[in-house]
Amino acid sequence: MIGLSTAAEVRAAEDVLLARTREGVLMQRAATGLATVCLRLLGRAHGTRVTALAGAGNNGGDALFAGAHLAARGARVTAVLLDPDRAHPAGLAALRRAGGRVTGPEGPDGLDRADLVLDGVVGTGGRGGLRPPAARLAGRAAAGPGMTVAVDVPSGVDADTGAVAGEAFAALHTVTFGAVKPGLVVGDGRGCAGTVHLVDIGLGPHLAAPRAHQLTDADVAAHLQPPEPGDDKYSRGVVGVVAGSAVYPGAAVLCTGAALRTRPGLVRYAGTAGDGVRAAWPEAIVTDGRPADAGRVQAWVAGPGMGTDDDARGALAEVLATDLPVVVDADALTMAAREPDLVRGRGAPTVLTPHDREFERFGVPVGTDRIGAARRLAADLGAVVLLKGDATVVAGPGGTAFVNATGTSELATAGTGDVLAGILGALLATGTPPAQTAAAAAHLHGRTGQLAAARGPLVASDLVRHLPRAVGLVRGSATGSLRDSGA
Ligand SMILES: NC(=O)C1=CN([C@@H]2O[C@H](COP(=O)(O)OP(=O)(O)OC[C@H]3O[C@@H](n4cnc5c(N)ncnc54)[C@H](O)[C@@H]3O)[C@@H](O)[C@H]2O)[C@@H](O)CC1
Ligand SMILES: [K+]
Repeated sequence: MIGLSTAAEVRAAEDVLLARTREGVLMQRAATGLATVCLRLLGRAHGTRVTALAGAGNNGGDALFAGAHLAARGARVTAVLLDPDRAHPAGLAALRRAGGRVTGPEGPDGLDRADLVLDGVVGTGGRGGLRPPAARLAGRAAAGPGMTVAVDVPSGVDADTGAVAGEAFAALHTVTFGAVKPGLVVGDGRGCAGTVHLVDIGLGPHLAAPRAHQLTDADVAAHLQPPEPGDDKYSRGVVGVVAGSAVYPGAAVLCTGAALRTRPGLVRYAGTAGDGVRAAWPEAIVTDGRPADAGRVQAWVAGPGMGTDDDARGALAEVLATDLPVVVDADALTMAAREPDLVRGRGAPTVLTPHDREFERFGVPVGTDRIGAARRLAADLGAVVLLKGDATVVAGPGGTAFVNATGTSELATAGTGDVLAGILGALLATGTPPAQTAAAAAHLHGRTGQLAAARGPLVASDLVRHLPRAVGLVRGSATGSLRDSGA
């Protein structure tokens, strides 16, 4: 698991360490790590042109010291000081000693010929979007030929939420210190950060236990264990699906198929799309009656394509009245938003899976702090909230959160949510903790999307077909044949 630490958590750990180390040691660790990553990305230093944008705080200090390292190895470094009178004195002196050139915000910045642009305008001390001179330089950097590398956080991005209020630096890479900040992997910040590289500056033992995480393949593999010799179809977790309708059987077919393909134990289907499900998945046990007629299950998935009429409402109320985990998706979210007490009173885990518009039906728009929004709704309803998006966020009612690191924009197509609901039901039926289980489902769904998209545009049923291979790849997470998107 990759811990995500807020700016305040990082600062608190830094304060402890600063008191125990010689002055400047931490910044040297950060700047050396930054220069090392830059050298690796550039392939060589000698003869390259580097522009370092340096603000007045410690973030600018990091950029100046890293610029000095690169200059000492033969790079032609120009430091652009946003606020020349307040530039980090030791960093500036080091850069000058190493032969770097220095200019002001309006000076010859070299951005139109740079091989590398370092963004050290502002880091965790930043507030709001970039101010005019920095915004103009960030725009020139984005339009220029240089590889853009953000120092700690892309300037203009809120390190905790990923919110961008105005202009921000668009980085191809971000070299971050001590811990990955949530704003690098969620919201608009994710798009500004590019590939995230973590540099260890020794904060680990002093960091508070993070309340937000990213799962890795290895973490998710624990949710996808193969059956053991003593297992039978019941012991692997029986999933119940309440989805689809006679007119729209597709959602039921996708959801049932995804559950079967994730963990092929037993899937029971109850609803009015039984004929379609029977035709597509002879492995499923189908009833045309109520959920109670389906037989025993260990978790329910309710919602995809089921409609919102009285019968649908009755079926939803029936599964929510059980003491089993329930996934509330799609039409079930619409009904739960009308009657949140159906969810609030539950003792067993409930996982809600809204996208932004469905989320808004619960009364508050998502806004720019996606982790915060998911946490608030989760606490209000006493449920797990899986907020779908470019980087899906999962929050538990106690505040624990996960940000998904897998996926592809090819997943933005009809029916992929029905597949996620089926995956989630299959994983929840094993009784693992619901928030992490929901995060594992999002991770697997994203991996499956990446696998399917490798062949070109995908449709939701491609995901169902690719699920067994994705499960296999995540289980044997040493294969490394899938690329991470995000950190
Ligand atoms: N505290 C430490 O020991 C360490 C700090 N490190 C670096 O220090 C950074 C934090 O440094 P600081 O607390 O000095 O703060 P920053 O350097 O992040 O920002 C402070 C400066 O940015 C300006 N600023 C704020 N918002 C702005 C905006 N929207 N547009 C333009 N300028 C803006 C402020 O006026 C101030 O001059 C980290 O991100 C990291 O890069 C690292 O060197 C590791 C060690
Ligand atoms: K920065």
